[in-house]
Amino acid sequence: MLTLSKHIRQYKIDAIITPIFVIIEVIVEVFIPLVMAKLIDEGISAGNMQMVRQLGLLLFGMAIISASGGLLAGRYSASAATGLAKNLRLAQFRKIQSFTFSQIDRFSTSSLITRLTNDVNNVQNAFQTMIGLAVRTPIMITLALIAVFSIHQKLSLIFLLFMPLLLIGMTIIVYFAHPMFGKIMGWNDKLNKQVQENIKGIRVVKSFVQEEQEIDRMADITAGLRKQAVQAESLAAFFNPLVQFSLYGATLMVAWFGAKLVIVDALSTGQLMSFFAYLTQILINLMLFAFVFVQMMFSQASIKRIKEVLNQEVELESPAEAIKEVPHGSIRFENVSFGYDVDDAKEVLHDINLDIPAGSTIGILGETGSGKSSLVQLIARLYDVKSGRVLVGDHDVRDYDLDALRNQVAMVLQKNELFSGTIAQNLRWGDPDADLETLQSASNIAQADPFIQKMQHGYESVLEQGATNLSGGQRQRLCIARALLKKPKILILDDSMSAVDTKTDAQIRQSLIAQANGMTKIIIAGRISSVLHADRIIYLERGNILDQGSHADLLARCAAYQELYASQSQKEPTLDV
Ligand SMILES: Nc1ncnc2c1ncn2[C@@H]1O[C@H](COP(=O)(O)OP(=O)(O)OP(=O)(O)O)[C@@H](O)[C@H]1O
Repeated sequence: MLTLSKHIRQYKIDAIITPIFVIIEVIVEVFIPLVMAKLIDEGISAGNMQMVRQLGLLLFGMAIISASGGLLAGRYSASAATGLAKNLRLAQFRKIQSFTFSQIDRFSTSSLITRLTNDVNNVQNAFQTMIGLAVRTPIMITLALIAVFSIHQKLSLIFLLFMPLLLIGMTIIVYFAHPMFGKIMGWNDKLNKQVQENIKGIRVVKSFVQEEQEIDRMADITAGLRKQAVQAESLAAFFNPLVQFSLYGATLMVAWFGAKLVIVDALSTGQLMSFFAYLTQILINLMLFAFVFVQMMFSQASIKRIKEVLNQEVELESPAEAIKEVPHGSIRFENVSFGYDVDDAKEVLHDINLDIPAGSTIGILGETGSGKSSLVQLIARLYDVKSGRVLVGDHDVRDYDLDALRNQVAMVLQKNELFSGTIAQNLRWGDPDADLETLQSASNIAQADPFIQKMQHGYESVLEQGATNLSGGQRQRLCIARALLKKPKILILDDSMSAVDTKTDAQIRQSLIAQANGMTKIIIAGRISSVLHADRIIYLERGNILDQGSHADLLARCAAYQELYASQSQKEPTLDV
């Protein structure tokens, strides 16, 4: 909890005030049985109505103070705990925004979602308990013990018999149950992953008739989670019988010895009654203490998982004296090698050397898995090279302010993501200040304007989550328009036209050439027709540049290119544009 202290700072007044109200509530509550004993012995038994009235009024006042303390403690503890939860969620979310793709992959999306939701909920509940119940129970138990000792020392020794028994039992349970709660969190991750994957990919699940298999997988995960939870809860369930055995044992003994003391007048009836009242208070508070223990165990596992996110080193950062302006769109790769796992020797790109002048159009071809996407992601510094360097506008990408670099290197990724909202809102990710005319002009280049105009509300049409109400090709065209709105110096289209027909593909390329002068364009494609008129085509093979040159050059000398051309010419006899 100490490590989370900075996230509670904003709500420290609430967090400090809560225990104060708890202490007021407890102190008053502890005195109530003593006043009751006095009322019975000196008021009721002695027939002193004046005393009954006075002490009755006092008891009423005490009850009001105690209840108000409880009420205010509840209000402020809720405010502090929900405040902590809010800050923890925000801090994790902010941290995740700085994650590299590798870090996201390492955690997995579903695990990150669990850490922002379930784990924060656990910590919120535990914190509320910690500043409320965890303060209340030990104070209550201690004060009640002092009270019973002040009434009758020997009789109170009964409590001291049972307390060590309880403490030892609790320690053993916590020792064994603690790792189990960590495992439950792991199962929660699996559960979230299954739900997330299945619901996101429900169309694929249905089209491949995988419903039953998915249900089976879900059943296995829920059964696994249940088994682990039952194991942990079964252990934690020993708490209550342990507490009850100790306290009921103590009650019996107090009744037995207390009755004898009353008979020989060593203890008054009122005192014995207050003894029982304290016994109940101790019983309830010990049980609550057990609950505090279980909740703390749960939160320990969650705190560890939240800390894993918050303590992640920022792997990609802007340097101290960062360059804020990308002067032009030239790109140079100098002896670049790259692999996704920094600790692994396995490389995806090997010793790449490449010189791309500003304003040129470059096509990249190569078999699937040859490293095309990996190559272009280094330009926007989505990953860092393993060795060598990548220069944009004649500066190492590591010398740039990350935002400045990424604002000038617009990437339309293979996996296009659009967000729920209107088409205009989505397009304005590229330029928040763009007016309708600007949106239309970018959409015209991307060949998106015609289909947008046909939609009932045009640019104000609402996209469902994941833009499922658009076709794959329409989504791709919107993503291209969005990237163009950034007016970048470098535009990278990573297989971004795979879902548009060859005619539209050609139209987009034509309008890009006509309107986007000065912008360096890199087009990764599967179809030769998409890169046919590029200034240069780069052919990648297993992380190496196999060859590069114009279409005519490659057709004349590169066997792999010839083969690809031959296979595609059969399917696409007319390669227009
Ligand atoms: N996030 C990742 N983590 C680990 N390995 C990856 C990751 N992305 C890609 N790879 C691996 O890197 C290699 C190159 O992948 P890359 O996506 O760059 O190829 P590509 O030529 O763009 O393929 P495709 O044409 O299928 O998109 C592949 O072996 C792939 O398995």
